[in-house]
Order: sequence, then C-alpha cells, then structure tokens
Amino acid sequence: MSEPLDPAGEAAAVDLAGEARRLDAADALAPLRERFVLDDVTYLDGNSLGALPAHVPARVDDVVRRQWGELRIRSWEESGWWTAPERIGDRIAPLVGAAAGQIVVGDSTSVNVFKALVAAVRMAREDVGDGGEGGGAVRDEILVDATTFPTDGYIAESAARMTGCALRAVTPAEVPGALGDRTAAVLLNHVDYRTGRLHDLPGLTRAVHACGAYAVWDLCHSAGALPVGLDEHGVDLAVGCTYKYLNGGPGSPAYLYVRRDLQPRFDSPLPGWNSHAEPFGMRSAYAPASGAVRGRVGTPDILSLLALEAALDVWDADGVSVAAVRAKSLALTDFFLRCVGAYVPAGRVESVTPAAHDERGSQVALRCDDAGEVMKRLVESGVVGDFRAPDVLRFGFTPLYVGFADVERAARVLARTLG
Ligand SMILES: Cc1ncc(COP(=O)(O)O)c(C=O)c1O
Ligand SMILES: Nc1c(O)cccc1C(=O)C[C@H](N)C(=O)O
Repeated sequence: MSEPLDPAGEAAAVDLAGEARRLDAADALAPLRERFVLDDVTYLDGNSLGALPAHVPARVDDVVRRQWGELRIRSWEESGWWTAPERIGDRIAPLVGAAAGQIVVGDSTSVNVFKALVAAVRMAREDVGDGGEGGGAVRDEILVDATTFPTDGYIAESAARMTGCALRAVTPAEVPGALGDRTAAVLLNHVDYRTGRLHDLPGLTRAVHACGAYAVWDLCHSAGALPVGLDEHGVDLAVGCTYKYLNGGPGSPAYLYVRRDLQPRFDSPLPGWNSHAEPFGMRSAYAPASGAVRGRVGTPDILSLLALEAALDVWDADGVSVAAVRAKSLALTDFFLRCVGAYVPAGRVESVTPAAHDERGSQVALRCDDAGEVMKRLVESGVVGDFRAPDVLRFGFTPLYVGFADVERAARVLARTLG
C-alpha cells in the first residue's frame, strides 16, 4: 500500500477534491463520459489509445454479420464500403478545420507521411522546373522535426534517400532559420508526443511558404483535442492517426489531407488501383483519380474503417465542438498541474509541458527519476498514463471522457506513489 499524504497534503486534497466535484458538476461535456466504456480506472492514456465508445461494438457486429455475412460482395456498393475512405474523411474534416473533399482515410500514419512527403518534394521540384531548369533554385533538402515521434524521422530519411534530397533534423523553433531556397518540404508535428508542446502551425506554415517550400503536418496528438485550422492556415498536406483523441480503436486507419488546389498536382508515390481514375477499368496504365481519392492506395480496411466511422458519432452529440473540447482540455491540464504542485513533494517531478496555453497540447509530461518504475506502480494503483523513454511520465487528457475528479485522483495517487 502507498503512504498517505502528510497533514498539509491531506488538507489540500480535501480542497482540491471539492473543487474537482464543483468543476465536474459545471462541465457541459461531463455527460459524454456515459457514452464510453470505462471502469473505475483513471484512464489518462487516450493520447495513445482512446477509449471505446459504447455503441461501437453493435455497429461492428452489424458490419460483420449483416454487411459481410449476408450482403457479402454487394456491400461494396450497398453498404457504402467503396466510398468509405472519402466519406469518413469528410467526417474528420470539420474536426481539423478542413472543408469536405480534402481528406481520405486509410493506411497508417507512417504510410501517409511517406505519401505526403514524397508528393511535397515532387511539387517543390515541379515549381522550379525539375532541378533548376526553370531558372529557379534546386529543391534538394527536407527538414524534419528533430524531436519527432520516431516513425516520422525514419520515413523522412527514406523519402529523402529516394528523392535525392538531403535530410536535416532541426527543432521546430529552428525551422525559420534553417529554411532556404533549397528547402523542398518540412515535416512537423503539431503537438510533440513526448513533451506535449503545441507548435505554431500558422506561423511555421507561413515561414515554409515564404521560402517556396511545402509544409507537411503530423496531427496525431492534436486532432480531436484542439483546433487545427488546416484550411484557414493554408497547410499543404497533413496526416494523423485516429486511435487517439478520435477513439477509432487499435490500429484504426490514419488520414491524409491534401489541400484542394494542390490535388491536381498530388503525385502519389504509392499509386494503387484504388486511386485510379477508373479502378474497375483494369488498365495497365495508371491515371490518377481527381480529388482526395488520389491519396488512396489499395483495398481499405473496412472493419476498422467502419468502427472509426461509428466512433465519430460521439462528435455529433449536442454541445460537442472542438472549441468546447479545447477549453475543457486546458482546464483539465491546468488543474492537473495545480494538483501535482499541491500534492507532490517539491523537486520530485518537473513538468516539461509548457505552462502557456498557446504552447500546450492535451497532455502533461512530468520528468521524473525512475519514471518507468513509477508508471508501473501508478498503473497497478489504477491510474493509467504511460512512460516515454528515457524519463517521462505522460498523462493524456481526453475531454470527452476525462473529468476533474480523475485529474485530482491521478495527482493524489502520483504523490503517494512517489512518497
Ligand atoms: C506523432 C506520431 N506520428 C506517427 C505515429 C505512428 O503512427 P502509425 O503507427 O499509425 O504509423 C504516432 C504514434 O503511434 C505518433 O504519435
Ligand atoms: N500506435 C501505438 C501502438 O500501436 C502501440 C502502442 C502505442 C502506440 C502509440 O500510438 C504511441 C503514441 N503514438 C505515442 O505518442 O507514444
């Protein structure tokens, strides 16, 4: 058993627990929690795998038993399977500030990073007449976020090798100084997976454009948690996963955004039959479809795709908006930082998540000695966050189902675990 808090800590706990109850009572999003399958575990890992929306199993059951079991091949048309990648892309679009017709769902984030980055380099090359023949600069460099989730870095390295570009890893803050007339494309994360830092998507996109390059954003840790504004800020290409704040389920397919005016120039490095202008024409020559469909590759993963489609229904509930979710997310992370400050012995943890709201995503990352062991004990005590090497305790706050009492409890259990 863990040790109780000291007397001062107990007094603070009473106050903060009361405040948490008041905040939960006033929270317009609180009723949404009922729409998810949750137990008495305090689940702060929705930034790795979102919780299961309660209505999804019945929908998946219908897809399997009726659409597949009874309609079989007819379902490609009658159950809307064939057009699901674009249809579900249009459901995600408002959540990331995109008009319809620019997002296609399918494949993993890693695969979509590859498609987007290679396509971006190809467009940058086309702009200067394929290597300077048009009189412009040679576009032969890719910038990648040096703090990125590793898969983006691996893919960028391979994309650079394949396109004959040099790859330079720089922090997002260093990007403006690193841009030049050789830069073809820049791959950035909207929110840093480890620290939870929110990067300046509008400003960095403007800087990338000012040097004639293309911006590719990874939205894994922002979509469904905060406003993104893809159209408003003129983002060129973006990718993201759907199993975190969009609650699509383990391995649910990712998405690719291609800004409408760039779609005719989007030259996919993975041109499969699903992105062909006439997929059932069975032609040997490839001709790309128009629109977001160009981002498709092969047969979509229908079971996962339709589980995701069902999960997105949560966003149709009364009063749910990205703005409301963002406001609650900031209130949750603020409250967590306060509770940690009040309960946890001074110096035992250090927040690496920015305090400023415009620099914070929907998670709090605490640096701590023996973080791996601490997180193991927290999970055993019913508080689920995750450990990210080498020394970070990561807590994700999904406003659709996390409440203020969860936050207070997590900080209290953390303090006891750290003793
Ligand atoms: C920022 C970021 N990009 C990419 C990925 C990996 O995506 P996928 O496994 O869908 O390729 C993750 C998490 O898994 C991530 O956090
Ligand atoms: N995609 C994951 C998986 O298949 C297994 C375990 C974790 C994940 C994750 O999503 C990790 C996550 N992107 C992170 O930010 O660390």
